[in-house]
Amino acid sequence: MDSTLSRSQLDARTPAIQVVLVPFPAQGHLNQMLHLSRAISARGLDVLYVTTSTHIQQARHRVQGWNPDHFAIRFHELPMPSFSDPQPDLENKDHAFPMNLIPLIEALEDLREPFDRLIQNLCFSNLNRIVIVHDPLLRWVQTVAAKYLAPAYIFSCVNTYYSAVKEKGIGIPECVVSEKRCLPERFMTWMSRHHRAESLALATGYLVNSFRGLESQFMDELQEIRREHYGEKPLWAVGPLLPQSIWTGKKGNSDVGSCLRWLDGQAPASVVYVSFGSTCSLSRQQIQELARGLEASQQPFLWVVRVADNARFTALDEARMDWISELLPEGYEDRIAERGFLVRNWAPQLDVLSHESTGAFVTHCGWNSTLESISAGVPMVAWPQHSDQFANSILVAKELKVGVEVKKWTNADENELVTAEEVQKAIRRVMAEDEEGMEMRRRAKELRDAARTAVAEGGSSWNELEAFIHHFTSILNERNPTE
Ligand SMILES: O=c1ccn([C@@H]2O[C@H](COP(=O)(O)OP(=O)(O)O[C@H]3O[C@H](CO)[C@@H](O)[C@H](O)[C@H]3O)[C@@H](O)[C@H]2O)c(=O)[nH]1
Repeated sequence: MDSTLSRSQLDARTPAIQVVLVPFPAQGHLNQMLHLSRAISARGLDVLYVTTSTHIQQARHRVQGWNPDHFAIRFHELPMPSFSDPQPDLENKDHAFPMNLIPLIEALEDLREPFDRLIQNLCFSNLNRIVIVHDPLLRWVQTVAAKYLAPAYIFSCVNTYYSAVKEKGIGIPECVVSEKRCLPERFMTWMSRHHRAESLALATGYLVNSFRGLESQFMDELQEIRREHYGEKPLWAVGPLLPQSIWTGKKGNSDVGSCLRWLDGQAPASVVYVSFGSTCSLSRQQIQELARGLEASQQPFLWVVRVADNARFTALDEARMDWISELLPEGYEDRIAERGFLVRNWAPQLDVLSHESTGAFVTHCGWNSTLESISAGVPMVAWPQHSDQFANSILVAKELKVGVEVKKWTNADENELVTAEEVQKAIRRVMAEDEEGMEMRRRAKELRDAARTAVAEGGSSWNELEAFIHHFTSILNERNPTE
């Protein structure tokens, strides 16, 4: 078949292609894969988002800025594997890493059989015109894809800076002492059993939720490293995968909660937003230091005080909400009532970041939060907890210069607290009207504009998504659809 024909010409002559997306079942990954589903489905392709019913519900429930029902995205439920579901360790004694999610992670291979049956059926109904996009942590998806000769692409939910540093095998600069904290041994053992390298080798190509204007140099480096190890494969940067509301500031589909109304009453760029994503629970002592630091900063603040998700998303019951209140210093809520706003469950983060009153973000530097803050043009106080977050904080503060680190981790003990004074100092720096503060804000706006341009029609990420679609369309069209 002539692969130089346009996509619409080819599609008119052949059965529809089914794009199957398989996320890793944790918020920071479910979310990105759902945004990718939207981007692909907006190009007129049939999309099937596949994970357990609990995780589908949660991803749909938490999505901000658009409605999955308005897109041609179908959802396929896999049976929930059986595993113990401990609550997060609220005292966070040994690791910031969400150890409570490990039983789910270890049970994920049980999804392989039902997934295999699904792909077998789809191959039959779509005449093998199936393409699979999956999280690199789900190695078994590659095995199933290989069995049915489906092109399978890895979609990485972390940035290329972190991947390049990791795959070069040199550890994370300046955070090497914290490696233990980044990824605990039990998780590393699981990773090595699941042959991440083999997965990269088998993949048809790689997608990353980032954009050239942000980390082009690291994308080239990563491609070079992978070329050496796994041969020539394309890498497309298709991000930031976010709804338009992040740039327009128009409210997404989150109900206009009271925290947004509170933000409406604050001065432009005056509020410090504080959130540690979905997988971190700070210790009691750490919460108290943070509370004092925010109070001492004299800045208005909006703080999401919550416990981390557990695997089935049942951690936020009333008892735990009360527990949070007990954590705060005596009389705290009365003292800060004029200036501070506490959210106890889940904030509409995209709306908060794109609100004109938000001036800075104290963040754990999960890749979603980092990319969302960059896209909204909000400078950061980088306060990493585990995994890629230490690398991301270096990217933010040293490479991109759109934030400051809350403290130096190089010589810090693994469980060392960030003091109230360190919190206060970092906030002062990022909000300051001095040369450093103004330069950070200028860079943040510059990157926000670059992000917006990248995803607009004709921008680098727009074009790379087109190139990705063309890649698998050509592979499938070159095959005899009846073979
Ligand atoms: O009150 C809240 C809290 C979080 N979020 C959203 O939840 C997501 C959180 O994602 P992220 O910032 O990446 O943090 P984690 O949930 O901790 O993400 C995990 O997954 C990421 C992607 O692999 C990694 O970069 C992180 O290190 C890992 O902890 C973001 O989209 C936020 O907008 C809200 O909307 N409201």
